[in-house]
Amino acid sequence: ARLDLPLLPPATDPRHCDSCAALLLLGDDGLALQLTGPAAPGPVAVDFGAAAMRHRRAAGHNEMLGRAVGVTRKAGMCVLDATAGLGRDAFVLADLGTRVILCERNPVVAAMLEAGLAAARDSRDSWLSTVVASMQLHCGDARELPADLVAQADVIYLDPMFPERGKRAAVKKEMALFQLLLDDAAEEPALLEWARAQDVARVVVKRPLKAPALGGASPSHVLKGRAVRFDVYVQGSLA
Ligand SMILES: C[S@@+](CC[C@H](N)C(=O)[O-])C[C@H]1O[C@@H](n2cnc3c(N)ncnc32)[C@H](O)[C@@H]1O
Repeated sequence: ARLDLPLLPPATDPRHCDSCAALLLLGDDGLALQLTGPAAPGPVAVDFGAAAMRHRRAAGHNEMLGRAVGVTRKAGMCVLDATAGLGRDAFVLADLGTRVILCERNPVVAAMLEAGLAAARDSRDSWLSTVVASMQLHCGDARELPADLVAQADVIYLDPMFPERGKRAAVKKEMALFQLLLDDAAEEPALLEWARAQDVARVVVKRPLKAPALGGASPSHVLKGRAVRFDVYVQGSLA
């Protein structure tokens, strides 16, 4: 009702449903989004306790994001993740010790994120509940956030790109779903312009490795990984 979506009978089979392109599944373990059709891949949900999140942490894949944002330089820093999506980068930043304000404008994605945060908050895993305690979600366009909230941020983080490139089944599954929900990519340079006009020490943009800089704006420096890079726009000191 909150999302103003039609409610289908609980037994609706996503493979044999032709009245809509995707189903939002409400189950005991939260919300999941699933494409419909005979060859549709499985559902996607926000699960911060998933093995992939733990692996990413254990394998040290989170360090570059932390360095791009400048996490080690200021204790108790606050990051505004203005394109929160499924919240994975925000969770990583919170796990690295920052307070994170998440903003997501797609109401379905925001609802999934809200459900994932609630599940982690209520989980018996004290690591999960502690990390999500420093994450605060707002639904709406980041450019319309109240000024006093934006003023709390030391850094604005942007990851406007969906889908991430990749051949793994999990990535393909998300690609298919997000192509359906995709926002207007033409607005991305305007989002960077907005972020750079805020009083923050830096703006960090996640980009596909070989893509041009967003809106052609040259970053102060770039950190490159295997599939993605972070363009860092330094505007002040984090100290
Ligand atoms: C690539 S996803 C972010 C993925 C995220 N970094 C993660 O780790 O899951 C981009 C998201 O930004 C959202 N978005 C795009 N422009 C926005 C804006 N102006 N304000 C808030 N959210 C926005 C889109 O709806 C989409 O869900």
